[in-house]
Amino acid sequence: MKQSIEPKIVIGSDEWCAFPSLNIPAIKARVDSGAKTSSLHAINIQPFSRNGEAWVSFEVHPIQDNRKVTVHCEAKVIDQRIIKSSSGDREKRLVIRVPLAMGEQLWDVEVTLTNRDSMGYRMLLGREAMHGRTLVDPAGHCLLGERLSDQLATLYRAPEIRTTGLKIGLLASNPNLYSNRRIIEAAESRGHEIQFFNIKNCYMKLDATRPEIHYRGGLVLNELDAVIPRIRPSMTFYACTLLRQFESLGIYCLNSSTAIAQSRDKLRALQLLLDNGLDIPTTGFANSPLDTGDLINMVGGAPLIIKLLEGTQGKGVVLAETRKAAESVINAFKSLNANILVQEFIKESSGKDLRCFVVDGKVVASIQRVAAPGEFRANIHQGGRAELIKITPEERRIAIKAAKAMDLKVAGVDLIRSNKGPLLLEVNSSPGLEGIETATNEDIASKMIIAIEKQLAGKKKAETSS
Ligand SMILES: Nc1ncnc2c1ncn2[C@@H]1O[C@H](COP(=O)(O)OP(=O)(O)OP(=O)(O)O)[C@@H](O)[C@H]1O
Ligand SMILES: [Mg+2]
Ligand SMILES: [Mg+2]
Repeated sequence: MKQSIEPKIVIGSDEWCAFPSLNIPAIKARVDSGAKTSSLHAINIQPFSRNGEAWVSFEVHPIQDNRKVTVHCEAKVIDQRIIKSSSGDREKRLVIRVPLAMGEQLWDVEVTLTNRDSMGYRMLLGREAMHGRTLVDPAGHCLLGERLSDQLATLYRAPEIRTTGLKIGLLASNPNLYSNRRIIEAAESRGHEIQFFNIKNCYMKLDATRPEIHYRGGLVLNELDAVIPRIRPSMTFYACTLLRQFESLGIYCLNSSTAIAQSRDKLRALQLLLDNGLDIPTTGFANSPLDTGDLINMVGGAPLIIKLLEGTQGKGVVLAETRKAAESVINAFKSLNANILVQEFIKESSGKDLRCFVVDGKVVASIQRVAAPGEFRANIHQGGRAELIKITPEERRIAIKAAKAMDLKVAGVDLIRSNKGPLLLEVNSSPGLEGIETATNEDIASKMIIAIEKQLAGKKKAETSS
């Protein structure tokens, strides 16, 4: 049998090792020559596809008895195996192949991912991975060296977050809007330089070697660290092109062009939400007025809601109380070539909806909006008022999942409470701050800036370690 040219290292019954490609600088392994395969105790194991290949993302708590330190990992999946654990249970596990560092040596090993967190050791080193590399002295412990708790603390110190000195651009249309004023104030108070740029006055050079973004008057915007897009619906198309240009220059956009484009397309957004297992009121969409009758049946008949796809602030949302009214409204909109969708009317919501403000995967504030008397639309612009509300854990989970489904870092998620449980109405990519900050007293603007700081700190760390 082919032997490694390196001398074999003598290891004890447990040893410190590291997985450099997974950003795990230290993890204590139980050495178990009775086990064939090695395993890593991982949580949130999520398979995904990257460039047509099977990958997996997972989290590891690398330190025993410590759930605070979490490392996010990604690796290519090389196999799936049925593994019989020491308790005799059979479990299907994903297998990855990654470099393992022990002592002075580094070699590739196959590791299965499992979430048996009850185990004391976060890793099991099996004989396949040890083959030709190690000799085991069962009486020994950490023969390659101990890791003291302060060493571990240094290795796993939270990435240093840059809190000052970023150059941020606010891409919007009106610097005097409450939301924009608050974002500028929050960025400045956290020590950043922020400048307002009117989207209309930005223009760009598409060029393979020297792409550029200019501002009217000749200022070049290539040097920004991040931009915050706040886009009114009429500017969506131009603004998304502009954001793509920022993205290709490597400038971080708090809400990407793709995320904004897909959330602005109401039907696409609803389809994406459904694809991600989220519930919406039953919705119909048709091209021809000839199908109006059946379209109405599809959503359960009158009363029903008709929405203009381009509407916002509740302006294009109509309640048709009878079938006749629904037919006339649908056909009238159609004759004007307006794009509409029809939707089951959730009567039991009684003119109320929930707005959950999500930043970086967390609901940072939520309010209930209550429609004015005699009105079914809860929009503030339609006379609705904001009330404080405690959302349920399920609603919180749905709001976070919806923002994630749309890939939005910042999202205003609108939910409605129905007899079937919470339903999603829409996910807004430039949600307003005024109503919700005033009602809840939360500093949402600062949370948006912190999301940028975290993102750029993470990126900086990745750059220095690669
Ligand atoms: N299917 C429905 N059943 C009952 N009420 C509804 C339904 N759809 C919408 N509404 C009410 O109408 C309001 C406006 O609808 P929606 O949020 O879809 O439109 P919008 O014009 O995009 O508003 P926004 O300004 O939030 O973007 C909702 O906040 C809700 O109160
Ligand atoms: Mg909307
Ligand atoms: Mg809405």
